Amino acid sequence: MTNVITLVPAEGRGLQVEYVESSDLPTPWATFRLHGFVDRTGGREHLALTLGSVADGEPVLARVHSECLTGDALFSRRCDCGAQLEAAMKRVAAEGRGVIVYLRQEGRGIGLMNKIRAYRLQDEGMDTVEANQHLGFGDDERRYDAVKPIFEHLGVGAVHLMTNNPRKVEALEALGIQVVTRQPLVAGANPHNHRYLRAKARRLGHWIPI
Ligand SMILES: Nc1nc2c(ncn2[C@@H]2O[C@H](COP(=O)(O)OP(=O)(O)OP(=O)(O)O)[C@@H](O)[C@H]2O)c(=O)[nH]1
Ligand SMILES: [Zn+2]
Repeated sequence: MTNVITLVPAEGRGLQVEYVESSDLPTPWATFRLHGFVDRTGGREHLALTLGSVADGEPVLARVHSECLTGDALFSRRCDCGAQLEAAMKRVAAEGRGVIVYLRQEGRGIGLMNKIRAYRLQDEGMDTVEANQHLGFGDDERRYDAVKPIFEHLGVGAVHLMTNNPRKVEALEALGIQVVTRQPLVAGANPHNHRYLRAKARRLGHWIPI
């Protein structure tokens, strides 16, 4: 029987995130706990991986990762996502304690098919921001609202956040999540993603030394 608990964030913006179930998830670096959530407002299925006692009131090493099927699962070298995910999981494993939220907002929120369209435009010379705009999207369509009820369910309050993205830090703080420190997460630079990383630094303000 599915154990469904509805989690409604304190701000109550109509967001309905349901906790579904947890299990073990052995990986090359540690055996995490895998937690499943469904955002009933958009139908998206989000995941969280935890290791150790994340509900003990102390700040938790955390990664809020946005889905990138091509980078996370298909080894794409167009971006740095897969390498960042692996680096984050290794750091949590080394620390013995932490949380990784895996948000299903592919392609900076525009979806997988539109990301392929954006890639095609980048093959023809546009940068990642121009491509999104050409397709009629904002440069970043992501939302982080689901993180708040997921963290509340897991007992996570304050975090040491692994990211290079200033907008992500701002968005989580606006939700009432205390970002105690920002931990740089620079991984996976290669000749194929040099232009992309430079565009992220210059056009989206990411703290990437490039
Ligand atoms: N639209 C679009 N999305 C992309 C592109 N390349 C990667 N993505 C998506 O961008 C998201 C990851 O965002 P990034 O900007 O790489 O990193 P971030 O999560 O904002 O920042 P970090 O926390 O530092 O990793 C994932 O959802 C990817 O699928 C692209 O060229 N176009
Ligand atoms: Zn990616």
